[in-house]
Formats: sequence, C-alpha cells, structure tokens
Amino acid sequence: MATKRSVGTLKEGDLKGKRVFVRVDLNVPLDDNLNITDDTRVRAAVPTIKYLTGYGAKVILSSHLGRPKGVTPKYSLKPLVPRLSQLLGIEVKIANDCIGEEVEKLVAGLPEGGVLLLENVRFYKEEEKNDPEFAKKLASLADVYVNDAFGTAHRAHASTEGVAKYLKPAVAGFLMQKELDYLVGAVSNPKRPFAAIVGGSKVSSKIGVIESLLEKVNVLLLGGGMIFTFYKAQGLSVGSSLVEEDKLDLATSLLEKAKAKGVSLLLPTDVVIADKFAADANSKTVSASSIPDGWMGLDIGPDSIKTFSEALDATQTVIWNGPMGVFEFEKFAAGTEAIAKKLAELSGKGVTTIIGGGDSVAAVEKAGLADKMSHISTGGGASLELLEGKPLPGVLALNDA
Ligand SMILES: Nc1ncnc2c1ncn2[C@@H]1O[C@H](COP(=O)(O)OP(=O)(O)O)[C@@H](O)[C@H]1O
Ligand SMILES: O=C(OP(=O)(O)O)[C@H](O)COP(=O)(O)O
Repeated sequence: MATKRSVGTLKEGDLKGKRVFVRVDLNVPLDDNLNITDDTRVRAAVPTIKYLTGYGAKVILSSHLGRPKGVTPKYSLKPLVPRLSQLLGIEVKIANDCIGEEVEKLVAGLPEGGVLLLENVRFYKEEEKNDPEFAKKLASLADVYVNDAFGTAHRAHASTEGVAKYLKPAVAGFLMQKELDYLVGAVSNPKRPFAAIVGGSKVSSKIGVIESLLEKVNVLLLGGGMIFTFYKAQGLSVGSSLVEEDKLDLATSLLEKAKAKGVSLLLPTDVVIADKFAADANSKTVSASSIPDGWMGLDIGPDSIKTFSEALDATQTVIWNGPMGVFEFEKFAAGTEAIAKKLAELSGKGVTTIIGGGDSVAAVEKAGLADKMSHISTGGGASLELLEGKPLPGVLALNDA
C-alpha cells in the first residue's frame, strides 16, 4: 500500500480552548555547547504552532532528539526553548518529563494560546517500542492530535503512530501536508517532462528509489559514488572508485529497465578523479572510460555537468536525492554545486524543484540556494521511504481527509 496523500488537516472549529498534542521533529544538530547549528526543522514547525495558538488552542509539543538510551542530559530538548520562543514570539514553557503528574499540572495551567514543550519522548524506551500504555499516557494529556513530524513519519513510535489511536481528530500539520503534496503529489502527478537526479554514495541504498522513479520519470540522471558500479557493469575500468561488486547485475538490469520504459537514463561521461580519498588529494578530469589504476572518481566532470544541465533545461519537474560527488571536499564539490545552481535557475523559470532530503539538502544549503527551491524536505529517511513508494506509519495513522 502506498502512503496516502490526502489526510485530514487542521480546522479552526476544533481548536479554541482545546489541548492539542503536536508531534514535531525538533531533532536538530547541536554543537558541544548545545547551540543549534541548523534550525531548519524548528522554523519548519512554526506555521502549524502559530496557527493553533492563533485560534486559542493549548499546544503541547512533543519531539525526540537524538537516539538516547534512557534519560540523557545531552539529549534534553531544553536548548530548543529560546529559539522556539523567539520564533513564536511567546514564552514557551518546558516540562522535565513527557508524562506524569508534573506534566499534567503544567498542561492544566496552560492558557489558551500557550505552548508547552515536553521533554524528549525517547527518554522512555516505550516510545520506540510503540507501547500502547505509554501512547495512552501521552494521549491523556490532550484532546486532539496533530502530527507535523515528517522527518519521523517513517517510525511507528508511540508519539508518531500509537497516540493517534486514542485522540480524535488525528490530523496532519501544515509541514506534513506540504511534504506529502510535493513528495507524493508532485511526484505521482508531475508536470512533464519529469526528471530525477539520484546520487549519493552507494547504489544499494538507492535501489528502491531508482526503481520507483523509473516508473514515473522521463529522464534519470545518475551521479555520486554509485555510478562506478554502473561503469563496471558495462565493462569499464574504474580504478579504485567505490564499487559494489554484488550489485553489478542489478546495475545492468536497471539500465535495461530504463531502456524498456523509454526513460532517458544518463550516466556522467567524464569524472574528476583523485589519488586518495582526501580533501588535499591530487585531482584531474578524465573520460569515464579512462580512469587509471589507483585513482578514484569523486565527482562528475564539466562535460557531464553541461549534458545534465541541458537535459534539465527541457523539464518541468525535477526531484533530486543525493550529491553528485564528495561535496564535503571543496575540490570535488563542483558537480553538486552546479546541479544546485541549475535547479535554482530552473525554479526561477517556474519549474517545480524538489530536494528529497539528506545530503542534497545540506549541499543546497551550503550553496546558499535553499530558498530558491520549490520544496526542500525536512526528512532524510522519511523522504527516501516515500520516494520508494512505502507507506509512512505516521501518516497512515491519521484520519482520512
Ligand atoms: N564518488 C563518490 N565516492 C564516494 N563517496 C561519494 C561519491 N559521491 C558522493 N559520495 C558521498 O555520498 C554521501 C551521501 O550519500 P547518501 O547518504 O547516499 O546521500 P543522501 O544523504 O543524500 O541520501 C556523501 O557523504 C558523499 O561524500
Ligand atoms: O533526523 C531524522 O532522520 P533523518 O536523519 O533520516 O532525516 C529524524 O528525526 C528521525 O530520527 P531517527 O532516524 O533517529 O528515527
């Protein structure tokens, strides 16, 4: 079963004076001093919270942070409070727990339009076990459930799935709805021509996405470490580039499948190679068919950038998942940066551009182009699963529209 796209959404009549349990994904990176180093997910959670408080709801926010085993101070959600308060323009209260008497008292004291952030829900092992008794305890705090935690929607946990069974209505927040509109809606019913760009390190982690996209796209551009498995499958020498020997047959069958479906699948024709996997490696650009022994491909080359850009010029919808090269090293970031720039340019011409989570989002942000794209997903794993056509438990649990 594919994930449904049409889920119930917020209605103002449900809200005044109601206690609303809102699952958000505040799993943000923190530095050693517990400063937030990327607040994208905090900002993305704001529209739903503002809407709820604006209609007089009492908002109970729940999230996880990291993967703690039991109560772990460095995974406390307390460092999130100042930024959340600043973005919402009100003083957000924080609880020391996510269930129990103290939390109940804080909820009882919440004014209409007030916001209480519960402590990390993963401090209880029952969260990840989706324990029904734990889900009931969370549900007992509220009247209504809103899931806006797209980044965690692929997890069937108590706060993302279990709790929805005990609260009515159980609906999607605006971020969740937007993610589904783009990653399911725009992808299943795209303006054509529709192109996908898939990169990243290994073909094995992207098989599901490539197979699923081959059913939908007109053009498929491949980059990143996975291309060397395709080259090797075609009999080319790949030097010491990343290759998955057990995926050579699969690479051949994906190429055949693309052909049979009439999908224009393009592999890079030139690559930037390095004499070691390091930022200060010696590098040069060679044709894809002339990678010398002892050298490894770490980026797509200028001819490939040109060919890919021209192929993208003719499209109306583009989805991108996975960098074109080892963009963390400046010498091998050009391919990824060029694709980011191309998509930003296309967005300006009305093309729908969707960045499907993970490292491609980091690359777009690094290039300062995030606000140019039609949609940047806040979920890595969740967006991959959606693009593979898998149902997301956090979405399935919600009421139908
Ligand atoms: N040619 C390459 N050789 C080795 N690693 C690569 C190559 N191209 C890209 N990568 C690496 O792939 C990683 C991202 O892969 P992946 O996790 O599959 O992507 P995403 O997070 O976008 O889903 C990046 O760390 C990048 O350095
Ligand atoms: O950061 C997240 O996932 P992501 O890194 O795949 O985007 C989510 O908050 C889910 O976290 P989890 O993978 O610990 O369940």
